[in-house]
Amino acid sequence: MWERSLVLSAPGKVILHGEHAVVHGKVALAVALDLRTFLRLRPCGEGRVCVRLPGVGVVRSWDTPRLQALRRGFAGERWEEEIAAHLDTLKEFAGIAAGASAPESLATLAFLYMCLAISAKYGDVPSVDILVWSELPTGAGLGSSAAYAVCLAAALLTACGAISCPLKEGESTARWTEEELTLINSWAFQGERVIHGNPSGVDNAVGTWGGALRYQSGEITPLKRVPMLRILLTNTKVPRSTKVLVAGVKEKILKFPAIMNPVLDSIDAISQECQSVLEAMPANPSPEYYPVLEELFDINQHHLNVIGVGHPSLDRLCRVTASHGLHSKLTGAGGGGCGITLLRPDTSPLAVEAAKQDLCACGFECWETTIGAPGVTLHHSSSLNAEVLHALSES
Ligand SMILES: Nc1ncnc2c1ncn2[C@@H]1O[C@H](COP(=O)(O)OP(=O)(O)O)[C@@H](O)[C@H]1O
Ligand SMILES: C[C@@](O)(CCOP(=O)(O)O)CC(=O)O
Ligand SMILES: [Mg+2]
Repeated sequence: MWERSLVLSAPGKVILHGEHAVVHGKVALAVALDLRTFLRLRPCGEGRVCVRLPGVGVVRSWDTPRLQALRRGFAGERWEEEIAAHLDTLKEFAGIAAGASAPESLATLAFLYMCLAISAKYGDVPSVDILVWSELPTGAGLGSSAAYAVCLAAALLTACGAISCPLKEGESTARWTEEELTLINSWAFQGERVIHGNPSGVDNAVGTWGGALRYQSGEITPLKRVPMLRILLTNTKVPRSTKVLVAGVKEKILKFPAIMNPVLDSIDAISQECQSVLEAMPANPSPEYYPVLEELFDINQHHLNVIGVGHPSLDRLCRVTASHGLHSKLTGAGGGGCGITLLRPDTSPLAVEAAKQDLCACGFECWETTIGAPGVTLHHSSSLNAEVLHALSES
């Protein structure tokens, strides 16, 4: 019987460069965002697993004996290889239509898949009640799917005893060991596979480790030195699905390999150039470093349009910020969602305010953000702000 209550969280992310190209083995640079997804786990009446996902309107619960029977129906331990077949069975079990791709369907499937696959490997997940609440907009390019998957992986692995619960009496926050983080990351990747189809793994890596990192084909390298970057984040509020956009890029590459592959190579070179510039910058950089970073944003934004993940709302975002002398690009999967605008250390508060006003007049939402937040973290309730406490105390 699970007796403790615990709260944990994982950050969203911003991809500076390399979105989509990273799915095809190129380099991406990504940083953790100061917006997080929170998960509360607490004991539940004997024999049930309950899950509440207010962000996507899901309230479900299942008898643990039914979940165990379902798990036993899946032969062997080849969960990773058999994901497509298992998902069909899980859809039937949860009453989700075959082709469903609505947020609530994907979130429920990711939960069931991770819960059963983790139980199959490490022992039953006990009777628990799980509530997930997020500060991140869903489906906007800020890695809400990965933050969700990282939180689920950490909570389920802790509940079934595969990893420790490192929060000690008197501590306000705690993190897991490197080895445990590696396990959390690998299971979060499986959750991302359910939601994205073919994820690169960069988002779950940032959600797990936090900070700023370079990611290529599963290799995660923390950036040596990252200056204080000021970034304006703008949400166009145009909905889109990462799964659909990633599939569209693949189709384009297959259709026009000789045209698209050089574009991906160029995006790779942009990420590498940006990494060199960032690592050469002092902690509080002077404005002279910025023209190169700005130009890299502009070039990459054009490339992302070429590979088919732009959107008129994102073009508008870039035009509006350009009229204030600022440079922007989409971030994440594109097709709507969010864009990032680089602010120089000497960009005046008045100029930022004027740009924000024009962006809001387009119906967009924007805010200045700090980057490099910590990765997946366990919390004592004393470390949570009033809004999070309120959201987690609901129902
Ligand atoms: N707070 C949340 N609770 C439950 N599911 C979530 C939550 N946030 C994201 N998701 C899942 O992630 C999906 C969005 O992922 P995606 O299209 O990759 O966009 P992004 O990761 O950029 O936000 C949603 O459809 C939903 O299934
Ligand atoms: C487009 C991609 O590079 C990032 C997707 O990020 P998001 O789901 O839009 O936050 C896909 C991936 O790396 O798995
Ligand atoms: Mg995502």
